[in-house]
Amino acid sequence: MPAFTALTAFIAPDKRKDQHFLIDLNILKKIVAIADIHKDEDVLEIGTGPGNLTELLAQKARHVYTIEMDPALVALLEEKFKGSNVTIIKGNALKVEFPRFDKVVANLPYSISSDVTFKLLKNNFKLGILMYQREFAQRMIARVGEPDYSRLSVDVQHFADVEILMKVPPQAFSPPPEVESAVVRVTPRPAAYSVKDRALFMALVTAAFTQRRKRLRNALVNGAHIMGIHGMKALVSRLPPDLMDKRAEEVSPEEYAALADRLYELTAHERSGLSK
Ligand SMILES: C[S@@+](CC[C@H](N)C(=O)[O-])C[C@H]1O[C@@H](n2cnc3c(N)ncnc32)[C@H](O)[C@@H]1O
Repeated sequence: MPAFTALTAFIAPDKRKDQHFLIDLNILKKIVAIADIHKDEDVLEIGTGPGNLTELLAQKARHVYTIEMDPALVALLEEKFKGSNVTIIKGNALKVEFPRFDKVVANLPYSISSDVTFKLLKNNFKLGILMYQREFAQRMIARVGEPDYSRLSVDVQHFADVEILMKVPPQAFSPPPEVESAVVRVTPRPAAYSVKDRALFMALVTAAFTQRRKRLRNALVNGAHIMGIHGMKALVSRLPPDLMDKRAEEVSPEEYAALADRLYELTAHERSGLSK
């Protein structure tokens, strides 16, 4: 019997805390194998739970840093991993400072999927093997024109290559979640297209998808506050009309990047009082 089942037996998972523990040993092993961890690599885990995944990661990695918010779990984990190559970081993954890490491997708390992914992507790391709710994973990987193409697709794909590696059924967890899950490989890389102002680019994408059924011309005027731009009505007439006729889901990441750069130039001129 694997050691982790012993600890799982002590713990009553609390669904309100996103506690769905992965108990299928085959899937746990597959996740660790895919992560291809070497002895000179440090691994970050988010949401330790009973330490089932942690234990397998620790066998491969130089060091495992694992973040857990539930104090009752932390007390058990500190005992379990005493004197090992595992450091338990107590706290909310959205608030604590991440240590330096080479790879991140986690069965994420789904309620923080989006925020924690963007927090991760601000770090410099080689690879992420991350479990998400299946629908969320599909939005991460969707391409322009596909039904799941969304703000998340554009933003995540700006920072990384993303790929669904396997679907995971609810029965692999205890207690089973109501949703299917999927393991995603996240490989950070420089963006395929450059942007002059990343914050403006992301705000533009948010504004567009906030009103995804509207043509961009209207979505951008209505969402001008998201970008912090005044006089948007006049500005949209100076943006490419073919793009302004499209809806958010029809615009590719490269086109958003070009639009954001154009807006940056137009607003920079206005700010400095120069006219074109
Ligand atoms: C889906 S469980 C995964 C547990 C374990 N790694 C596994 O694979 O079975 C998510 C874990 O994250 C913890 N958690 C939830 N929200 C968190 C947060 N904001 N920061 C850190 N841990 C969190 C929960 O207490 C739970 O133990």
